[in-house]
Amino acid sequence: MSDFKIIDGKAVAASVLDEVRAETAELKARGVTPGLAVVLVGEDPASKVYVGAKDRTCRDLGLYSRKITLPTETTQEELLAVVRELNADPLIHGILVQSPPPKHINEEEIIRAIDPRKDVDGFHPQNVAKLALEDPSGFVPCTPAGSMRLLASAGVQTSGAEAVVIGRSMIVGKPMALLLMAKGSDATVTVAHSRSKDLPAICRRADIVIAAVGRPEMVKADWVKPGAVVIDVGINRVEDATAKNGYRLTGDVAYDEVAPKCAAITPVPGGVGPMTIAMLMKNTLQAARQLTA
Ligand SMILES: NC(=O)C1=CN([C@@H]2O[C@H](COP(=O)(O)OP(=O)(O)OC[C@H]3O[C@@H](n4cnc5c(N)ncnc54)[C@H](OP(=O)(O)O)[C@@H]3O)[C@@H](O)[C@H]2O)C=CC1
Ligand SMILES: Nc1nc(=O)c2c([nH]1)NC[C@@H]1CN(c3ccc(C(=O)N[C@@H](CCC(=O)O)C(=O)O)cc3)C=[N+]21
Repeated sequence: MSDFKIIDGKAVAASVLDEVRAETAELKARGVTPGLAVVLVGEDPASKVYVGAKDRTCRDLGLYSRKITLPTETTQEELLAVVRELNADPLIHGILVQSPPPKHINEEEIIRAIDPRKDVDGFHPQNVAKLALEDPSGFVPCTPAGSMRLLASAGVQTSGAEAVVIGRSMIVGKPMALLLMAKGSDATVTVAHSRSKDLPAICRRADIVIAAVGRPEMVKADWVKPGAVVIDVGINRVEDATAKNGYRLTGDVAYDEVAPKCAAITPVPGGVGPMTIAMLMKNTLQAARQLTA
């Protein structure tokens, strides 16, 4: 089997952004410009790339964007004060504090301080609860939401499918599992993690594999059932002296050997990454709509 389909995340993200553009125009006609604030604490180079991309995409679509860059030594109290200001700011409908913050910051407390109605990451406990309860008024975390959209775009049947999610983080793995098992998606979901026994065997059962681990090229060809669909969430920077920045991006899946066995697979880059940003824009519009209804 080597007639696999490459799921083009850039193209699907572009069509999501077309929807956002149209919805933004409608909101603006009602006098509402959706506004997103992205807060970055510290100097992490990868975070700078993502935050820059979010800011650019907002501007491109006609959203109001405020990028707030704070020094590494910013205190917990100072960051809380910034969040509270954004909570109270009527121009801002969505707030995102880039993860991970510097080590001295208590991220959980910061997330809880964000007004849940503006929590476009979907990390606040109130939104986590709404996801578990399948209450659509909550915000669904962008990466899993984007991954579901990629499955739909590729015509993948989730109902009754065996799905294996590798990773149980609050950002990706756990919400991904909730989305796949939700009514309407109806997959049978297994969640694997670092304590799972015989991961290759667990993985081989899967009709749908979601890899969200953070280990470059961990998922090998003999882990994957022929004809499975593979969503590679991993974004890993690996050293590569021949690459222009001295590194290249790779996923959690050994793409070259796995792809020929698959029915469909997402590449890295150009797969889930662009969808994360597109779904963030969607969530910002949802916030603007709900706050101004
Ligand atoms: N495309 C995008 O937009 C995004 C991509 N990412 C990428 O996705 C990946 C995962 O991110 P994130 O969920 O935040 O990472 P975390 O480090 O928070 O979670 C990783 C998960 O993988 C599990 N794990 C680690 N090692 C193994 C192993 N050897 N076998 C099985 N499971 C293992 C961990 O298990 P345990 O719980 O036991 O520790 C944990 O549940 C990263 O590469 C990240 O860069 C993340 C966010 C967005
Ligand atoms: N509060 C918070 N919310 C997040 O949503 C969040 C976060 N913190 N911290 C980090 C992760 C990671 N993340 C990505 C976004 C876009 C790409 C993306 O666009 N990737 C491109 C490549 C970009 C590049 O060249 O580096 C691609 O895969 O094609 C990747 C990863 C959002 N995250």
